[in-house]
Amino acid sequence: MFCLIKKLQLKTALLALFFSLLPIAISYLWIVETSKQQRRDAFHHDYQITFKNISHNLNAIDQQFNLLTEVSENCQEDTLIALRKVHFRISYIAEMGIVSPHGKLVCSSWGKLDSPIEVLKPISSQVLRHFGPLALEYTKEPAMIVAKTRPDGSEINAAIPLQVFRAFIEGNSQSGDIVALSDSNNGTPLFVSGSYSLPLALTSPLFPLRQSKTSGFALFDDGSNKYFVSEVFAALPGLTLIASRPSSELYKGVYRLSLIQLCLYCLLLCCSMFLVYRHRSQRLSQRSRLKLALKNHEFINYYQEIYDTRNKHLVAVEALVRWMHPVDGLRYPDAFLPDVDRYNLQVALTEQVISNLKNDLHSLLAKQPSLKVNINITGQHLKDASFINQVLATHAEFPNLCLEVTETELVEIDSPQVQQSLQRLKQRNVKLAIDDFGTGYAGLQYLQQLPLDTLKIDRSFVVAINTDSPQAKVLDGVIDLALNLDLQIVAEGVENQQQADYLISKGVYLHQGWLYGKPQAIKQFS
Ligand SMILES: Nc1nc2c(ncn2[C@@H]2O[C@H](COP(=O)(O)O[C@H]3[C@@H](O)[C@H](n4cnc5c(=O)[nH]c(N)nc54)O[C@@H]3COP(=O)(O)O)[C@@H](O)[C@H]2O)c(=O)[nH]1
Repeated sequence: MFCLIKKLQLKTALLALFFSLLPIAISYLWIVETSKQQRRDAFHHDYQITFKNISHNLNAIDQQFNLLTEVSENCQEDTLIALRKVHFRISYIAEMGIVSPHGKLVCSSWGKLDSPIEVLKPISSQVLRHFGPLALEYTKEPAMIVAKTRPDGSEINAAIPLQVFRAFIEGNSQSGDIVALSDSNNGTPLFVSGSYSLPLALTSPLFPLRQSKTSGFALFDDGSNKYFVSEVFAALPGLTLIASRPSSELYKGVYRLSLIQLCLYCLLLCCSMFLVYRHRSQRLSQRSRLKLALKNHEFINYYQEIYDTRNKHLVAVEALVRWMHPVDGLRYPDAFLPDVDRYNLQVALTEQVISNLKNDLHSLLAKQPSLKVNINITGQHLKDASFINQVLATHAEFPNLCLEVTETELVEIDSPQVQQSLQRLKQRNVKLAIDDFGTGYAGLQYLQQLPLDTLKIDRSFVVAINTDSPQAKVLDGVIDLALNLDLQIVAEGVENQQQADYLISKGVYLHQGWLYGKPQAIKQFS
């Protein structure tokens, strides 16, 4: 990450980082909130399964009760058969009963009661109601009574063992959950799974619960904060299903999970920032990219040493430009010089090379005070009067500046601008070298017309030394020519001792090449 930021322009990276902090914070909160909502939804889902299950059974009981509205309360055989049919249809009903309008339990699905039992008088209501829990006469099992008043004022009821409700409820709850069947009016639990505790402070009014579904957080009387859901059964409005889960259980692991998601998100963000940056820089035209690189001073100088082999003294260096690309790293001239030429940015580039040189000069001269420095120029530079002014100003400060003009680049030597520039340079005694000599067609013409001091033999001739290549024979001719014209000769691209020995035997003493050192940044140049 650090490397990446270092590579990207620092300003852009910092800005991007700053502006991504806000979305990161928002997304963290969003992730946490979404995860919490998912947990609540899952809890609601479990609750709904239980609720629907009980609702379904209450509806079934209600329907069966409706079938018994016409059945006589005399507990004759037809009444008993009708009661027992319901009993068998709904297998978990422990007992069916009929209560007379005067409040006497007169008939049971088990048989006629010899002496009717005194119970509550049926109230006039068309919906189901409940009583209990109470212990059943025959089985002594705790059961809840579900009852309905018939149009004739008598009541039909069914006893449902609490065990049945336990089976309904416990299938869909987790340990730590509390599920209770409570009285809708006052919250009194009729049946509880888990250790029930009453809600003390509520986010919404809980009782009476008749109207609607309620959910939210509440402080319960066991001191813990719990999420609860409650809903009244439509078929039995006096009964409510309440379920609650402690917040600590409900949101367990949410923050850790969100943190992992956030880290992944940050990683994704960094990758996309990087891709966007890359895409943006690739989208820019090569011209804009080069201009931006010039503006951002992304071009740096490397220096390659030139040695006098007679005394092994360092006499000069050649400044070779490199592009320190913010994403791709170090780029070599071959990768960008063709575009620099195409978009007429040669002069601007060399101005940066000169500016770099001025900054590096102190370190260079510390190594060798009389060091000469060669910089590369093209015909285009010689047509630009303001560039020549800059060269002359630099030369005034540093007289050991030498300009290397490549033979293949100087095509318009006869143009008045080029001639004028050459004249001005000569007057001020600025040294001029012809680079890559022998690679073009105009070598001899340049030798005649240019005020040259140095001829640099191209690497292709040096490579040919000790080979059968025709270049090897041309090399001797080039050396003779230069010596006859009294020019200083520098051999480029000297890579091994055989080449060096051969050149020395021919009177070429100034050598540049990997045998002596590769181009290096100013930091390594000591
Ligand atoms: N107009 C400008 N042209 C420039 C500038 N800086 C460089 N250049 C030209 O780019 C060409 C490639 O340069 P570079 O990749 O830096 O290669 C130079 C040396 O690294 C390489 N060299 C030197 N010694 C050896 C060697 O022993 N073996 C080997 N295989 N390569 C070697 O040669 C290049 C130096 O060439 P020259 O300039 O002809 O002396 C190249 O044409 C540069 O001129 C710039 O600022 N402006």
